[in-house]
Amino acid sequence: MNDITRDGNDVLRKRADKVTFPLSDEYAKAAQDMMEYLKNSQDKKIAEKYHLRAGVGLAAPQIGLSIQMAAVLVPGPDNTIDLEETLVNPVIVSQSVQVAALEEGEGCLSVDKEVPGYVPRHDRITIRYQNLDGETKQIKLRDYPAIVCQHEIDHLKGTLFYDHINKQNPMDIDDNAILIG
Ligand SMILES: O=CN(O)C[C@@H](CC1CCCC1)C(=O)N1NCCC[C@H]1C(=O)Nc1ccccn1
Ligand code: NI
Repeated sequence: MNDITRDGNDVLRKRADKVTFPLSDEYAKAAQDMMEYLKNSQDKKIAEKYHLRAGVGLAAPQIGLSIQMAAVLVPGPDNTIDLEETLVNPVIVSQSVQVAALEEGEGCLSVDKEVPGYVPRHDRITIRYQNLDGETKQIKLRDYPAIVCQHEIDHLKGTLFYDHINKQNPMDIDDNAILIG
């Protein structure tokens, strides 16, 4: 799983294809591999041993598969897990006017360079998706988990985080934006 596609590879700029069910063995394995990557990358010992960059999300285009599937593994406080899910064909069905951004800006496992600046996103979103069993789910997210899922859903549309950064003034953001630390 060390072969994460890097910015410049066309697959990161394509709109990924919808996934049909039942999942092919290939896609089911890809989903498993992506979640396993996230778990390993968040395990200090394993991450160090295999030189993995810790990640909280991974979208299929980042492993070269242009399909609408992303794994998210968002840690909460005290080694809890805020969100662990594989999002298939995710759609944001509603979103807050309220803007939020990570105080530290964003990075991406597919973008090796630092790109400073606020990435304005919606603070609260409702997403509808199918899980690995093909069941349709609808969940409401806010703050960090919402930011992570927006970052992943962007990947499925060929958007990268820095596309959202204000070119003239990267630190420019809505006055009442919520900055998430
Ligand atoms: O598309 C998916 N990606 O590109 C992996 C990204 C996804 C996040 C970036 C901003 C929102 C979602 C990712 O996880 N990172 N970005 C680059 C290096 C750091 C790493 C990260 O934030 N790690 C992390 C954070 C908290 C706890 C543990 N690890
Ligand atoms: Ni990314």
